[in-house]
Amino acid sequence: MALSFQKYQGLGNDFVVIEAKSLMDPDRARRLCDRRRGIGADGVLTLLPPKAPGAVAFMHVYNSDGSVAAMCGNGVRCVARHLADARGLDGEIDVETAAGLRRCTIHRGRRGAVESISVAMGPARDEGEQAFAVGSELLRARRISMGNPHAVIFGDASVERATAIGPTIEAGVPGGVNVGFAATGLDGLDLVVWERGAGLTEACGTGACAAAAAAVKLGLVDPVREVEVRLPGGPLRITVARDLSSVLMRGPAERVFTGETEL
Ligand SMILES: N[C@H](CCC[C@H](N)C(=O)O)C(=O)O
Repeated sequence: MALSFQKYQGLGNDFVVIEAKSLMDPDRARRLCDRRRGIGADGVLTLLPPKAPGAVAFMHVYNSDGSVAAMCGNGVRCVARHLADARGLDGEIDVETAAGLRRCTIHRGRRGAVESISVAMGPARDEGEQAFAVGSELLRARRISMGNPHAVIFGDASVERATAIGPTIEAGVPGGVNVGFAATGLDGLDLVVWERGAGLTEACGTGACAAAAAAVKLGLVDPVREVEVRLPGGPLRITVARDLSSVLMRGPAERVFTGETEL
């Protein structure tokens, strides 16, 4: 049966967005995400009818390996953009997720074009320090939950290090974990994320929030002031409350194409 979809991306973290009444199986999600035999994406976002009052839709998240995530930061910006484009919504849009309701705000320029989207990402839950033995190294990570699990390691924010170490740490946590490699830089953070269920991505919204929250917790950046988190795909602007009780993320989300598939 033909499936209509929209392809969206936020800083190169890309998704197949589908509106449906029921969920596809993980095998189909994997096929859709295959970059040679399918559409190609880091994940599939299925918009289902919401349960929460005031929510416009429920966002279900499949990673490209078919695993399920409770939350996706770049994904929720893409969903808000899709809802604004497809249903003519504007201003504030509440998207329901398995991690709770996420209020999205559409920011338009003078000519009315969408310039960026802000998302109230809820609290960052500090889960303390966790040490990982990788080869001869003992790596200290800060465990932060944004509704999905993150391990943030400060030091070398390089693709090489994320690729070399990320898979071992992801596999070392029951249920998996997203692994952020962060470095404090001029007026912000540099970050590369090895994502649970997707591997190395161009950007990770919840990862940027987790890294900024860990940096505030560890006193590496000032709270309350907006922090630029620079990812390989581009920057996200993150604001973390002093007690981590609220995290605001702002960044772009663009539609790439619309299509139909028999996959
Ligand atoms: N891989 C993540 C889900 C996608 C998160 C990421 N794409 C974002 O923008 O937050 C997980 O399994 O928790």
